[in-house]
Amino acid sequence: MRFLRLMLPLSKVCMMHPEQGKGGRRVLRVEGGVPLSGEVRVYPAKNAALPILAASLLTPEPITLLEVPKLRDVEVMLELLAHLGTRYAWEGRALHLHTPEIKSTHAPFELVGQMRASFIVWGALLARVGEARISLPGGCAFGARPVDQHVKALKALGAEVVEEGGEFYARRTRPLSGRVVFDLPTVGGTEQAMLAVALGGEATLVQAAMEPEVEDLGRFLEMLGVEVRGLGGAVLHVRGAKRLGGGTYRVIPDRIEAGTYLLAAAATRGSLTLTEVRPDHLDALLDKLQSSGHRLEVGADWVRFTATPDPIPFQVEAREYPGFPTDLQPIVTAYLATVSGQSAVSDRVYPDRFTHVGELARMGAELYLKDRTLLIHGRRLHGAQVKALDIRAGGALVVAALSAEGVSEIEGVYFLERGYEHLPERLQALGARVFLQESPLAVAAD
Ligand SMILES: CC(=O)N[C@H]1[C@@H](OP(=O)(O)OP(=O)(O)OC[C@H]2O[C@@H](n3ccc(=O)[nH]c3=O)[C@H](O)[C@@H]2O)O[C@H](CO)[C@@H](O)[C@@H]1O
Ligand SMILES: C=C(OP(=O)(O)O)C(=O)O
Repeated sequence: MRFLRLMLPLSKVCMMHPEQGKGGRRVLRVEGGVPLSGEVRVYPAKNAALPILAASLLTPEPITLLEVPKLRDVEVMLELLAHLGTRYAWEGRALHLHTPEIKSTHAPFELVGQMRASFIVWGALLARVGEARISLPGGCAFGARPVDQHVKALKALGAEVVEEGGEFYARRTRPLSGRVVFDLPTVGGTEQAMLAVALGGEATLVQAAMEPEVEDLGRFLEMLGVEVRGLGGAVLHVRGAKRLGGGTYRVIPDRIEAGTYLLAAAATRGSLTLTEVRPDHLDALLDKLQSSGHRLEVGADWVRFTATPDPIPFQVEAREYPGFPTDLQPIVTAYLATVSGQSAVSDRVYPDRFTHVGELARMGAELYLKDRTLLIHGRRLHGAQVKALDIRAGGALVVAALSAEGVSEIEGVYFLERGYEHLPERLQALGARVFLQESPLAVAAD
């Protein structure tokens, strides 16, 4: 089979972000070829923390979240919560939140347009004050990301929903209740419905998403006083309480961050110990790494990885949990691009999530997209100037650049900062030569 260097249209990019349109640029300079070695403590999950932050709107009582990731997405969510009436304060890595009353029922485009997860405040506001207006969400654009299931759920629960001028308005005249049968498992849609009924409502959610982040939101709601049955399964029963309490909660470790570091160690043929991780949330990836010939030892909250120098290629299809996560699909693609032989990658959740492919090709990756399956012919990559077009495409480019021969410069640092806390420092601690550079002059002078 002939493999082509593939370029994808640049139209598949995330929405406007703060670095666009500015004179300077920041790049991540990666001097590749150093096998990673050392230990990484996995930080709390962005995609669990964000819906839990939205859920904090449900209660007038104080909440403390122990260990919240310090990421751009968290900052944006906090800005949105502050706009809606939340007072918050950091104490180290812990976050104190208090929303005695809702000050605005409007979640505007400027904030909701920056990321997908902010859309969940819609359900929380609707539960707490009976009405809410929200802009259509932004977030990474790697194919269609409709919100029809969110709307379907709120309507099935008895809300009146109107779409007007890029915004949705919803209101209710009684606590929302009912049965929602999702057309497909949706993480955000499931979370939206859970929040919408949390105050005095009740729902049965059929074909609910089973992702660990949904389960974590359920556990947090339980702490507030909501009854949730079926967590981790495809049918959830949620029974709200008339008034919710507060409390202190610890968010689960980030399985996508953990997976990114493991794949970086695999791509550089290094070794790595992950601590404070949930290995059971990583089953699909650990199984693939093992089938690729790498050595894995797994404890209750740690994983020890040692790469084989000569890994075996494999096929992978991203699916809903407990399948292989779509958020690791770009990153496993980067790893497989370094493994001799033929691999194949497809994504059932986001079948067109391939913004990383054209950029990986700049590093010499041989990739061929056929019928929405990416065929990969692995080889040693070389350094190049590349651009991250979404969070995990950024993760993929970092993994590829770490393994490549020579120097890479990765643009789109903003996306990496949305999803990876202290990335350059943490990679440096593993022996990698990774530097954040603030301007083109700094690059030229180097
Ligand atoms: C902040 C956050 O947690 N983001 C994650 C969340 O996104 P998000 O919650 O947006 O993803 P969903 O689980 O909702 O999407 C899954 C699939 O359902 C489709 N869909 C979704 C909603 C809807 O109303 N209609 C519809 O058709 C989507 O296009 C996609 O094909 O789960 C995705 C799938 O694991 C991850 O890639 C994202 O990183
Ligand atoms: C795609 C992601 O985030 P969002 O859903 O906010 O775009 C992600 O975390 O990889």
